[in-house]
Amino acid sequence: MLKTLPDGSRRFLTGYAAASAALALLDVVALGLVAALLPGLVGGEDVTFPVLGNLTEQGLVLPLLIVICLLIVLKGVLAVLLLRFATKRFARHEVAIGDRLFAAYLASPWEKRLGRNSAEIVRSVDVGVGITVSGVLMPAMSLFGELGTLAAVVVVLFVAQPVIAVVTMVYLGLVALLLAKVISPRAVAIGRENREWSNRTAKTLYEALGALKEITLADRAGEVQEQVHATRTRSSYARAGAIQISQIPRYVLETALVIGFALLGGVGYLTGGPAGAVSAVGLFAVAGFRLIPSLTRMQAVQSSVNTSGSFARQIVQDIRDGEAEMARQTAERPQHELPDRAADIVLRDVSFSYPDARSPALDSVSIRIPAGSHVAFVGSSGAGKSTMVDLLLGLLEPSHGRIEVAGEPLGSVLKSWRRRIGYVPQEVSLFDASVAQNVALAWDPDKVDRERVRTALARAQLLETLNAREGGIDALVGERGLALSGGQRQRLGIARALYDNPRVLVMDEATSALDTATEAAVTTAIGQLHGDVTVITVAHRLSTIRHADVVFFMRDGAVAAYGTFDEVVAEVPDFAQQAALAGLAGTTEGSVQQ
Ligand SMILES: Nc1ncnc2c1ncn2[C@@H]1O[C@H](COP(=O)(O)OP(=O)(O)OP(=O)(O)O)[C@@H](O)[C@H]1O
Repeated sequence: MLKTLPDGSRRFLTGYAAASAALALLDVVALGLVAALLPGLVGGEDVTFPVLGNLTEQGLVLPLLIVICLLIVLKGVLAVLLLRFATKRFARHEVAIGDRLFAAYLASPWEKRLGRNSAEIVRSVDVGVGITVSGVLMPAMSLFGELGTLAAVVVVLFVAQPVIAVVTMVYLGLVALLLAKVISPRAVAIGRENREWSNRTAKTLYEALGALKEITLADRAGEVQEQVHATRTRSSYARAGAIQISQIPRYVLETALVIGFALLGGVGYLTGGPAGAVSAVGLFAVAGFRLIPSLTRMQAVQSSVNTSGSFARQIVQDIRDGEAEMARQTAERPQHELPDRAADIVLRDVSFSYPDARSPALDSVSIRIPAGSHVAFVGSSGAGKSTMVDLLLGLLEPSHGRIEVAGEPLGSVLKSWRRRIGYVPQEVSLFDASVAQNVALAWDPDKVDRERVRTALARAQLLETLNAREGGIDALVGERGLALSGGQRQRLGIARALYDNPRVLVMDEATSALDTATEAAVTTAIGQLHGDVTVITVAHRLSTIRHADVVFFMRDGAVAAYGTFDEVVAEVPDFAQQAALAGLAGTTEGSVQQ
């Protein structure tokens, strides 16, 4: 995990560990001195210290007691200051890990992102990172303070009574080993269960909220509740188990302390008679007073690390994978800039298979999309149109063959290529902000160029409608754009794609929710881009692509025919039938009958 932290963190963590250990040491020294002074104070005996000599005679007992008290106060103040400083630094670590994780997700290849559930990613980046820092990093670092205490007590014990010290250490070591063997595996399992079921709960909630309308109408609210109840029950029980397991060591150690009295008393008796028994028990009591809480906290740290480790491991792995991928991309492909005009796109023998798919989604496609032209991909559902679009967008990489833009392999101009693309997906995703922010895809309102927003909205035939609404382009669109109609959302998506003056406009079923008149107006506005912008359309509604320069008809992942609309109609009976059903001219009777 240390490798995922910002520069200088190791220095901070080492310093923090050393400071915690030093404070613990200070604590033990102060308490040790009190213990040494007490018999003299209580029994009225002279207090003698090595080097210092007889303190009572020198009148140093009271000043020393005051110094010790001041030391204890100083330790408390320093501990609070250290805590304050450290928690702020840990918060910075949390932010840094979250940033790197999110960047890693954003950089990971599209196929990998398709395989991950968004709810899981949201939980990892937010809750998971928090748990990683507060459940693993912070507790693990507090371990050094405990180790400091442990070391100090052990030294004192060894100096005072070596035999008793050895027996104490062996005995407490065995207790700790027992706890580690019994408790730790259980804590790890509980941690994994907690992560898995809380992720599932989040996923079910996201999915249920997304389909709330259908769920209400289909009267499935009860079923959803049951589902959420079932997953929540598992995660709540796992969390309860985690609390329980973190408390058990305390009781075990307390019991061990009592048994330890008997054991050490016995050993003391055997080695030094009744006086030996008393002093052994006394020593064990003093040591236990510091050791047991310290061991309990160490055990709690171990429990916390075990239960939260599952999140941490996943996060560190995701960061490593994402960053390795980023490094691979940069190393393998030095990026070139594309010229600022539309360029030919050429596919050479391109095939693509989704992971674990039995047959390829695209199979040996070789086509040319001329610069500034309007091309359309048509074909039945599942023919491979959206896969083709994702390959053209550079989101997917061909499993075989290559894609070239302006004569360069797509991989080596990818950054520049993506900046030149305007993309309108089948489902436009809007965020809960103003129309203008959604068009500019800007979370910060100051970064919105309002003039460009207006121009883009006008081309997408939405400006007039918006101007007639309260708030105009500053009106909020609501969660997921629910304050807009389906057609308005689509037009907003088109405006978003046009906002950056793209050189390539890719529209995947982008006008399916528009009425005929609006669709015609949008098509005309986009037609005006002809020559400057390459327009790539995927459409089931054939009126949209009636005037495309080239229509590619896809079937089973291959381009079965291409040419103008009328040429494809003449060549492909299925397509001719669809055109006839859509009432489009150019359909030949013969081909329909075939
Ligand atoms: N993420 C994925 N994982 C596995 N297979 C996929 C994935 N996405 C699509 N496919 C499969 O790849 C094939 C092509 O799908 P694609 O979405 O490209 O078709 P399409 O022509 O765009 O269909 P539609 O018109 O219904 O949107 C289909 O058989 C589909 O099941």
